[in-house]
Amino acid sequence: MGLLLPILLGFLAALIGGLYLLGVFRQRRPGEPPLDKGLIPWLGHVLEFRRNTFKFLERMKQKHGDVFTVQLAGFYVTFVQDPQSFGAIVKESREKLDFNKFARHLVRRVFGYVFMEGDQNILHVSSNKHLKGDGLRVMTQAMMTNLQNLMLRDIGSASDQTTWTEDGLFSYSYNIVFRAGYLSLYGNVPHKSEGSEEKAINKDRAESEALFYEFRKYDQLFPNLAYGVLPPRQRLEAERLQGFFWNALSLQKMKVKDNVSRWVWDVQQGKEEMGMEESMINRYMFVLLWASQGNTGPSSFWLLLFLMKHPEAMTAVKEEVDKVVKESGQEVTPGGPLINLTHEMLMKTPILDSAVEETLRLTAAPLLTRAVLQDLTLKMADGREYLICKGDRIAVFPYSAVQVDPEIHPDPYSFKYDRFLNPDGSKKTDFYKAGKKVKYFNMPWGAGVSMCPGRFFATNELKQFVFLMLVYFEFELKNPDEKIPEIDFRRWGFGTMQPNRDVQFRYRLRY
Ligand code: HEM
Repeated sequence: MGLLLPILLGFLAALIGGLYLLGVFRQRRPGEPPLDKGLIPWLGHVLEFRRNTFKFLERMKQKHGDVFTVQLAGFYVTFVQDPQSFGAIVKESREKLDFNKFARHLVRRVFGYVFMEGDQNILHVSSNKHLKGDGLRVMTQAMMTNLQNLMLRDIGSASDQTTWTEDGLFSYSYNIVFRAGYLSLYGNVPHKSEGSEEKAINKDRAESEALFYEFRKYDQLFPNLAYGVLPPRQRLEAERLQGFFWNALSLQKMKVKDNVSRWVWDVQQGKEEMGMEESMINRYMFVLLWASQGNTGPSSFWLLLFLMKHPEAMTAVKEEVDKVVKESGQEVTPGGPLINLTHEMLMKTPILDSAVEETLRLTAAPLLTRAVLQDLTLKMADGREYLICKGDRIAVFPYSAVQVDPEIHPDPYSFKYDRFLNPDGSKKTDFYKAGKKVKYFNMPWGAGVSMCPGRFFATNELKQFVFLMLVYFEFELKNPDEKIPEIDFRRWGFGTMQPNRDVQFRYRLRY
């Protein structure tokens, strides 16, 4: 008996400690948002959340209103789904709400990259220099050259140009935009080493094709990898793919390339100067490839598909594109020089801009998450206040909170190419909810500290791709009556959504 009591007490203490860790005792305290822990200890709602984030959050919103805390795999996450209150989160000081802590955790798990103190700053400095202003012009020019090399290489050749080529629209768009984007950022095979420009371009084409093939495999594993639920065999495959990319994008490989973008170059150099190991820098190159190439391809697919399914939108965009080419004094002629589509020309397309913004409204669905570093009071726009605990997380899912809110965007699931245009043709930025102007009316790029630094380049890439398709190709859906596919629900929260099936189309050169 003498021994039994301490063992029993020890067991009880361990049990209570365990249950505490599983979150069993956490209760909503006065002033806190409604708490919904779900039925399964520790896991909480994570299975339903993962199955369909959008549907789950809509259910919670109906049950609790626009602010609620849910338990997700051991974390307590407070969702704020009132767009008028986003400013309070976006502008909260970094001492209280931290993006990096959450991002580092994810990047480490998914890409094996371990951050060093201060290294996020390198990305910010390089992005400010090279993904905006003059740097953006240089990048846009590189993208143009690479798109033309991939899309129009056979132009003017003797091959039968009237033959239609059939392909999946998703495969085609993702393939072209990924490869051109990759070559623009990570450089080309030097002409010198290959003996001729033609041979170097062919090598770029073959290498980028192989890279895309592997990238798509990783892309498909990504949602489960990010949630940490890959079965062992797929985990091994993910590790193999990581190794492939660390090697393909390594510093050593990059050093013998031409035209490596200053954006990538400065990040590499900054990290080398910090004393980071080469193998870790190589890993980061894969992080950047992922961030820069994972969304633009799928977005270009949706944009083309929406245009093809909405003839009035296609006509308006085509007229605008033709006008811009004409005003630049260039002409597309059979066998003639390729048009030089400059950054300046891309700045004169308000209709295409609106179509791009509308496409992203319907298909970009990031989940924006911040770690709560100190207890804080969340002040909502309507005066409500909520206490949020240190150690929890705050999240915003703009897709459901704003992008498909029928009050802000009437008939929200329809594609309206001119939704972001004023009657006078200028960019529309006035959107309202309950009579009040909404500042964050579309958030495909996120907001605040973690807002996508590549957004200007990404927009140009999408526009360049559509421009070239419209100027140089005839294209049509194989089955014009085919419905727009559903989105793949497993990817909510990871950026641009992908379709759950491809759509067949055919294309051929106009000239
Ligand atoms: C349609 C295309 C794109 C979409 C929808 C998109 C969207 C986003 C979003 C929502 C985030 C923030 C994620 C968060 O807050 O957790 C982000 C981050 C990022 N994006 Fe993009 N992006 C696109 C294209 C690009 C391109 C082309 C580049 C680079 C050339 C790029 C580079 C990055 C980087 C480096 C980050 C991480 C920023 C940081 O850690 O501070 N993105 N993107």
